[in-house]
Amino acid sequence: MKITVVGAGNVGATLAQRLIEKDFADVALVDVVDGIPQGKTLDMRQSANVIGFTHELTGSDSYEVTAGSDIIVITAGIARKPGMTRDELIGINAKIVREVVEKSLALSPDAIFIIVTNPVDAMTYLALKTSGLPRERVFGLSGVLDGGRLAAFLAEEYGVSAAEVFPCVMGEHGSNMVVYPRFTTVQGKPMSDLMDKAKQQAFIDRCVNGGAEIVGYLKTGSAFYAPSASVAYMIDAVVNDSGIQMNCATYLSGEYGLSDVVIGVPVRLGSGGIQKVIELALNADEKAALEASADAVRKTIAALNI
Ligand SMILES: NC(=O)c1ccc[n+]([C@@H]2O[C@H](COP(=O)([O-])OP(=O)(O)OC[C@H]3O[C@@H](n4cnc5c(N)ncnc54)[C@H](O)[C@@H]3O)[C@@H](O)[C@H]2O)c1
Ligand SMILES: O=C(O)C[C@H](O)C(=O)O
Repeated sequence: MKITVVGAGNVGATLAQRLIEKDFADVALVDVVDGIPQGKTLDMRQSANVIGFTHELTGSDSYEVTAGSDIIVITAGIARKPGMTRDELIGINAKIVREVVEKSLALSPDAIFIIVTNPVDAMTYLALKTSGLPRERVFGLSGVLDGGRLAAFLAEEYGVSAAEVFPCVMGEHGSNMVVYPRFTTVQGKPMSDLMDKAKQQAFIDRCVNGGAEIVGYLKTGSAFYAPSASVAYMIDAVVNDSGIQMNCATYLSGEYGLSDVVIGVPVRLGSGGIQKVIELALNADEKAALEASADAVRKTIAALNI
């Protein structure tokens, strides 16, 4: 098993560290800036004796080291700064994602692609169209991270473990993301039964602004610890064929009445990538919210002119 991470910045390098420490695959880390992937992987390799990993970890500015990868994660691109939306990154990041897909697919024709670069729903759509791969093999990071944030906030509020919260955040990974209180549970109780509408809305607002809250603190970039942990969790499901249900940026072909758009929905992840898109029984208001979110992503996708 071989996993390539393209982009050796905050998310990419932290992800490479998480993956090599799992010791279930060789890892290649690639960046356009010569020296950074080499230096970071050399540094990580020098922890092998104390961490105990045995797989190969390689860093390079050349795609040769990625050949024959089973999974390719794209984190290459720019991150937003305070006051910016993710959509403002599209001009620069679309060029980068297109180039990365073409170069890496040429050397790893059987790979599964996991897209992280923002705006992630449109970038996943772009990667899918550029690669011509089936949707099972091209999906993006969204709901695992957004749900992780909601779980953290609810766990803190109710004094429970975050593992006892099952969050449900779908739609765009952006200001139109949709939090579903009826499908989010804390120790088995739906969030919609635990609190009144005003309190629900406060949690929803904090979740929707979760990325911006971190950007506001960091000033020079965006979140990377929870994002890299979320991608590692997605990869774990694929590598170990766990079939775990999680929300990912996924191309829809009629599910939820939506087609030819990428938004976050629950999927079963396992070997081969997306094994099933899961359709929750949404009520009319919940469905309308998802449709509005998909419409917002369609506008971003239209800017790609593909
Ligand atoms: N989908 C999500 O939930 C999510 C979460 C966190 C970050 N992100 C996004 O992931 C991206 C990366 O975030 P980061 O914090 O790691 O940024 P970063 O600036 O720390 O790292 C980005 C890296 O990409 C590299 N790069 C740029 N162009 C490249 C190219 N053509 N080929 C290879 N490498 C290239 C840069 O040199 C840099 O090292 C951003 O777009 C960010 O918005 C998305
Ligand atoms: O907020 C960002 O721009 C990065 C990422 O999408 C996040 O949600 O942390």
